Amino acid sequence: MSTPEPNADDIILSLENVSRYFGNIIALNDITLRLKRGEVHCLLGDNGAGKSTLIKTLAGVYQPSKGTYRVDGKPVHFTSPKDALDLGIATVYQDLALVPLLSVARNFFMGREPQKKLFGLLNVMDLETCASTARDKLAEMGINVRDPHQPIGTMSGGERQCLAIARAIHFGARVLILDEPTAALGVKQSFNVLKLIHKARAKGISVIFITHNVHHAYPIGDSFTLLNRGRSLGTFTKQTISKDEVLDMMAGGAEMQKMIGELEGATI
Ligand SMILES: Nc1ncnc2c1ncn2[C@@H]1O[C@H](COP(=O)(O)OP(=O)(O)OP(=O)(O)O)[C@@H](O)[C@H]1O
Repeated sequence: MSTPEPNADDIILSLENVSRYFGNIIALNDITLRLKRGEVHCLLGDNGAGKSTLIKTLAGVYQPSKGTYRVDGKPVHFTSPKDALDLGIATVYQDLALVPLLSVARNFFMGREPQKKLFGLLNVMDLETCASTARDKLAEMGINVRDPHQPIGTMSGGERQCLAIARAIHFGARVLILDEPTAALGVKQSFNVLKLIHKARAKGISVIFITHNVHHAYPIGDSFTLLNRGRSLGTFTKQTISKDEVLDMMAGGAEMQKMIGELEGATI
């Protein structure tokens, strides 16, 4: 049922037999993951499966204890998230790295605001360019902001998630790693985030979408890697696995059936 080997040139980023240890704890055990150019690759796993460790390894926060991390076919040894960003690998974490009291426009640029000269002498932030660029770039991604000067705290959770993704794309992401982007959202807002992922893929951006929600992953995903207790249960393309099979693997399949059987037989 596992997917055939993809062509090496089609792979933008890969982990080959990567393990990550924390003392005696094996957070990742011999993981192989290959992200194809322009695909949405869903990484699914329950609590403690190793998703955060994997994201942080891809993002340059952690180094693999074993194995090889490759970008564009070449081995990389990131020592910080900046190294990953320099190669266009951007991670949007659940906290989104937004400042609630700053405006939508300032949050969009966040330290990279364009400058202008005041009285031909002093360098100051060009807030009007910030506002118009933020409004235009967000509109391109289907997010309409009434007033880019409004504090970001006035936006909904889904809008803020979309802003963080649009910002990463504007600043040159080739690979977007999205850490549970729909976890805290309702149905409509999750749908908007999924639409944005679809738009990112249409722009040629490769996406790793981390989630434990198969219902969100399956409609948007091209391929799926399932993590369980630090191990990969395999990578499957949409053509090779059904949504029910993914759900079954996530739920632990036989393991879950055994627990249900025990519960049904228990006297409480
Ligand atoms: N810095 C660390 N030091 C020690 N153990 C760690 C560290 N980070 C993660 N672990 C352990 O590695 C395993 C995988 O954790 P990880 O946070 O990557 O899983 P996860 O899939 O993101 O879980 P969750 O969905 O609950 O956040 C867990 O057993 C965890 O306790």
